[in-house]
Amino acid sequence: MASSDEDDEGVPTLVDATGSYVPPELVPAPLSQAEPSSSAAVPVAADQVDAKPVPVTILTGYLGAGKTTLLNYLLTANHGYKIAVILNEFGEGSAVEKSMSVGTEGELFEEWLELRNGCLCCSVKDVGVKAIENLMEKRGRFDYVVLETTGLADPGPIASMFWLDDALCSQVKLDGVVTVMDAKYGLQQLKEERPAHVMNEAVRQVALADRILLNKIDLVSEAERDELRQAVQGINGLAQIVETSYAKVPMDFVLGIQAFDQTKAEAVLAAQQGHTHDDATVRTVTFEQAGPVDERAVESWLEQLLWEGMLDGQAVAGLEVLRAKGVLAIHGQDKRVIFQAVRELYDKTTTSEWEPTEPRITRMVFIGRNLPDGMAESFARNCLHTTA
Ligand SMILES: Nc1nc2c(ncn2[C@@H]2O[C@H](COP(=O)(O)OP(=O)(O)OP(=O)(O)O)[C@@H](O)[C@H]2O)c(=O)[nH]1
Repeated sequence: MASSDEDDEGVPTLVDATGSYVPPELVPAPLSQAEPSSSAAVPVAADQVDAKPVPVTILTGYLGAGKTTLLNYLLTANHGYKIAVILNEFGEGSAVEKSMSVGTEGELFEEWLELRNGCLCCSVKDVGVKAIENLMEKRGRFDYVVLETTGLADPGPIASMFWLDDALCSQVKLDGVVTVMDAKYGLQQLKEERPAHVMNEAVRQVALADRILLNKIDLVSEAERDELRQAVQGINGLAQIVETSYAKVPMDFVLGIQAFDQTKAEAVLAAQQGHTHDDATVRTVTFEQAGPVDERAVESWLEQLLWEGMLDGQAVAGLEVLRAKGVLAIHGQDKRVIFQAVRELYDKTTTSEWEPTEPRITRMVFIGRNLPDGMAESFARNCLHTTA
């Protein structure tokens, strides 16, 4: 979870629908910020003292979109980073699999391959936080971990899991969700019909992404490319998009993106255009509200929406929020409060101060299925601070 250098800033509060609330006082200070111990009795390993959590990128994408191509590129490009790529199962005949020698390294890692540049590729059954921490205990720390969610149509639960653990001061933290799309078949995949109440996997992967690669751009015309780009932006108005051939992408587009860093979220939100797409079941809804809002009212409005699928006390059929971000201008608070949500889990963090003359504006972005009309009006009715 994001935390800043100032003492009173960046204290994370985590809540989820099951009531698993992590009070700030129970969130231990990161190792790098811990008070030096007055007693020299307990020696601390040098690499533990400054250990910042290792960023974990969740990589997703439809079958054949180019995930393995991207992984091979990341593992072998001349970048000087130590990257661990973790596959939770091997796709049959994948390039990584073909290039992989079988090793015996503990029970969790059925197969692994250490590359000459220090990068590592391995397969685990359990892709949880503990598995990655165990891997680092055995093989040393990494600069980045990339987790390929092969076979998992829905990257949401795994993203939530890493995000939650982040608040508990784990050795790893969620960096962002990267989705690779096939530029040739992407549009078709987004439009594939599913039975009622089943979300199309390709749409879900786009909705949850922080960064999207429109890969195989060499195979499509400009018109096809533009059509796909528009469809993708219609679903997710927050993600940054890049067009690639053979997944050749600048490293910093996919690694170390800090999508869950609240101060970065602020910049992304500031760049948002207010727009609503009405033509898709999964869409992005963005709105702004001038004037301070009441914190408790916002929480209860959000909880109704995220946890109960309700707006103004009314159930909304099929409502599912996949991702949300916002900057809140809270009444009585001199600093911006940033909130983020991945499905029903949400987090609020106090960040930078509002300038004295700056208008206090709340900005909200929701990506989800069956988001109702009237969210902005409902938010204003329920959350705006009134003196009465
Ligand atoms: N023309 C073209 N082919 C590509 C590009 N990127 C990948 N491919 C090819 O597309 C095929 C699928 O790529 P992979 O990287 O294996 O895709 P994947 O997403 O890992 O596939 P699964 O493991 O089946 O989910 C391979 O034959 C790649 O060589 C590209 O930009 N252009």
